[in-house]
Amino acid sequence: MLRDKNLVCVGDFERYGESILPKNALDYYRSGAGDEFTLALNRDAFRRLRIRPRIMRDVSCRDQSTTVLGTKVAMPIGIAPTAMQRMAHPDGECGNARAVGAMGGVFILSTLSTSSIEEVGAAAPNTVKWFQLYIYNDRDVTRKLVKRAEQTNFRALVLTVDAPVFGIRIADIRNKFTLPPHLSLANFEGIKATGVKSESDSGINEYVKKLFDQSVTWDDVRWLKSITQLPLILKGILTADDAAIAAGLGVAAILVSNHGARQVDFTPASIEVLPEIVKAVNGQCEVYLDGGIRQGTDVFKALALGAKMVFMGRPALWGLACGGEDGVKSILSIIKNELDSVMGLTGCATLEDIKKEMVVHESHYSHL
Ligand SMILES: Cc1cc2nc3c(=O)[nH]c(=O)nc-3n(C[C@H](O)[C@H](O)[C@H](O)COP(=O)(O)O)c2cc1C
Ligand SMILES: CCCCCCC(=O)C(=O)O
Repeated sequence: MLRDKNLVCVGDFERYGESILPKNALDYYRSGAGDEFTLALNRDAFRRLRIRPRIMRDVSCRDQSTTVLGTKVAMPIGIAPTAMQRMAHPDGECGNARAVGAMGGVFILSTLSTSSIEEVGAAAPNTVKWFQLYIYNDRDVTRKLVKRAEQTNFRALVLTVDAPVFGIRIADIRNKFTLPPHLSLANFEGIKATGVKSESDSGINEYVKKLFDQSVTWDDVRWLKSITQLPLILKGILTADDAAIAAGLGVAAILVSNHGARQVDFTPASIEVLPEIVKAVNGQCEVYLDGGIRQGTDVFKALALGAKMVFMGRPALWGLACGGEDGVKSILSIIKNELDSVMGLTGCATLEDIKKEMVVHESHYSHL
């Protein structure tokens, strides 16, 4: 039972999850690229931000609800797409989607899931679901995924734009990462190879090299927009220049992300680039953030700096590992409760009350 384990913060789930997951899965979930400098920075950058509370405001009724792409959600927190979730627990993507639906957030399903679009659609019909896409060499593969997501009531597409090739994740290479044989990439039954097997390198890199299109450009964003009516979100933008191009192409939203520090080591933390991106898009589209969100104060900081919504990747995997669907629900209610606490203690009854000037970099106080 989860309750017996006394897991009361995301860090507790992470430590317990790490103690029980098999090495191949744990290393895959945990790792960042290269030296993992950016992996640590994704957390450190949040620690360098200070919160300036306001006092004596009526906070007796607090509300975390907001809208994303015109849909009302109960909290500004969602689950980022992570591949192969059934390595963590048999509930996998279906349990994860149900958990976030029960908490009133958004679930993003990875293309490389171990439960199919249709299985997740049936398991979590009431959850607000978005579908994450990679662009395959064979555009028909991508087109068919889009049509299946449309038919299964997914409400938006999230195109991952930071992965024409994959980052070097040292542990996966050492482990020769392989998807356990009882699992498969469920969206590809009967279409493409569904296993992820290592011949010599990490099985992930071998899969990606073989099947993903390395020649993708902004034309592919135009192409995607031409084949679907679903709103398009670009995930993985880290510069104002690219954000301006994306906004100019009419995307619905940008998800500021360094892919959980798994692609290029020494990129900035996503929270560090958020302000320049918010400024560059100047209200033309919504802006979200993922990377290093582990507590309610992180959510507060990201919202203050202009994100409309935040997403978590690894914490949901730790939640799954520790207790399946219930574990993810626990993680989400912990973060939601922490956000409620910081809102109450900073004079913010609603998300609109969380203002930019309430969060400053530590250097603001360096004259002391
Ligand atoms: C194990 C794992 C698998 C991931 N798989 C995908 C994926 O399939 N598609 C994608 O766009 N991003 C993927 N990501 C990146 C996440 O969507 C997200 O950007 C990142 O996990 C956020 O950082 P966090 O883990 O610190 O919350 C993955 C991340 C992890 C840790
Ligand atoms: C099946 C091989 C590719 C999985 C890649 C998922 C991903 O984006 C990641 O960061 O890992």
